[in-house]
Amino acid sequence: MHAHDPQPMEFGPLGPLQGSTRVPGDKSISHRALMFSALARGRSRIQGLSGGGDVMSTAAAMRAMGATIARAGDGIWEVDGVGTGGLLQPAQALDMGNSGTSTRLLMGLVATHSITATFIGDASLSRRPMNRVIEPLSRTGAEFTASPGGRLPLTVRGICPAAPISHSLKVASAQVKSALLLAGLNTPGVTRVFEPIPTRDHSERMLRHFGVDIQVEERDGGRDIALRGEAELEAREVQVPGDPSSAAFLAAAALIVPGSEVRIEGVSVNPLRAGLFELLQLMGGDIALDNPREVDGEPVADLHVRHSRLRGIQVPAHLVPSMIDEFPIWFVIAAFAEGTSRAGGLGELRVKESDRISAMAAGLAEIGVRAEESPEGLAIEGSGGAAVPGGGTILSQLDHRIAMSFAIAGLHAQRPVRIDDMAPVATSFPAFQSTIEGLAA
Ligand SMILES: O=C(O)C1=C[C@@H](OP(=O)(O)O)[C@@H](O)[C@H](O)C1
Ligand SMILES: C=C(OP(=O)(O)O)C(=O)O
Repeated sequence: MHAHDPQPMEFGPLGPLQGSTRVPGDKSISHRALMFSALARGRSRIQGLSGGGDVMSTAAAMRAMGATIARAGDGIWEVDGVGTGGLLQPAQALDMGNSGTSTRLLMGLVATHSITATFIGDASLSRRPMNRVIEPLSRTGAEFTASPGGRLPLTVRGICPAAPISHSLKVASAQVKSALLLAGLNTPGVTRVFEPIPTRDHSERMLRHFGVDIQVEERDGGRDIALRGEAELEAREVQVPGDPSSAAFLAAAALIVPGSEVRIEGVSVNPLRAGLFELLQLMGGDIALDNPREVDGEPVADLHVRHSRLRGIQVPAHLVPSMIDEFPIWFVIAAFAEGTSRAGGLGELRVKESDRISAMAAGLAEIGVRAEESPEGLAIEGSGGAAVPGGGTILSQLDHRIAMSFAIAGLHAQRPVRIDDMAPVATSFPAFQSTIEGLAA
């Protein structure tokens, strides 16, 4: 059902990258903007929504459950919500495509409505673990029937009224946290989540923007979150900032291609998302966060990045959660630094769209970069700024971030790097190639 024609493509040097550009709306914030406005009463207006495939999977699911979602212009969407408790029984299985965030957050929403929904997805999503949400959500009284190993396809039989739950996260995961908070919206009483390690807090910030009573307190280095249920969300205007996880690829290109200087405007620099930029500064990268401001409760800045001599580094453990999706492109950046770079504590990377540790180790070997894989990490030997050998073919494995990371490596390689399939890039950054070409022109 999800088979697509592979789009093989070669990436070689294009010369220095120069000029200003923008990136798509933040994917995490876009999912939440659609879900919360679809749940609010009245008409919300979203500006800067990501047009990527993952966010469109969320839009299709919210429509299938009763919301009206219409595109009113470039990146502008209008959503008529159903009101908390008002989700309708979907007529067919909800197709989540490649999107883990859509799946796990919507499982939380469905769990506390009187509806039953089946979730399906592509081959990558169908390998990803869902027990991390099934187990805590089962305590609401909802029932789950999953494929072996807690995988898709799976069916959620929601319950209303549900029981409020109190849960301490076992893995640092904003998706699990958000699934439980979303389940709490249509539940009497207070839903509580404790996260020992803080993760991206877009759900908390945006629920507050939609008028929900949500309290966050710091405790023992983590966060206690309490959400008052039977919440009425009020329709809102939401402006979605640029996606730092997409900007990361352009920043990487500017850092490694000699002579480059690039500005990326209006990027989210939420401290729980901006770990990569801090790490690159520690490595000697010339990255400035200009014109800092706040947009609808989210910190935003313009990134100014220049080609830099980078020093290898051991990634400080406290930065890992705030750059969890940026490790594939960071491994590529490390391949151009001086000396060896190392990162550990990355077990979660093995359960993303691909096993990102082994996919990156295999790809780096393919382009002539020495890298050593360990159960939870990777060590990369850098070229000291010289072009890497390149050549070879990278298997993108239905993982947009693997495809984009090696495309960037090709921009400073002795021989072009071939990617077997660039189609997955459309899940988060459909204009990736044209944006790079625009900066090189
Ligand atoms: O909540 C979110 O929007 C996301 C949380 C992270 O996943 P985990 O919760 O599995 O760490 C991240 O990798 C994903 O791309 C988006
Ligand atoms: C892990 C990612 O997304 P998701 O979990 O939503 O599939 C990602 O975009 O890197």
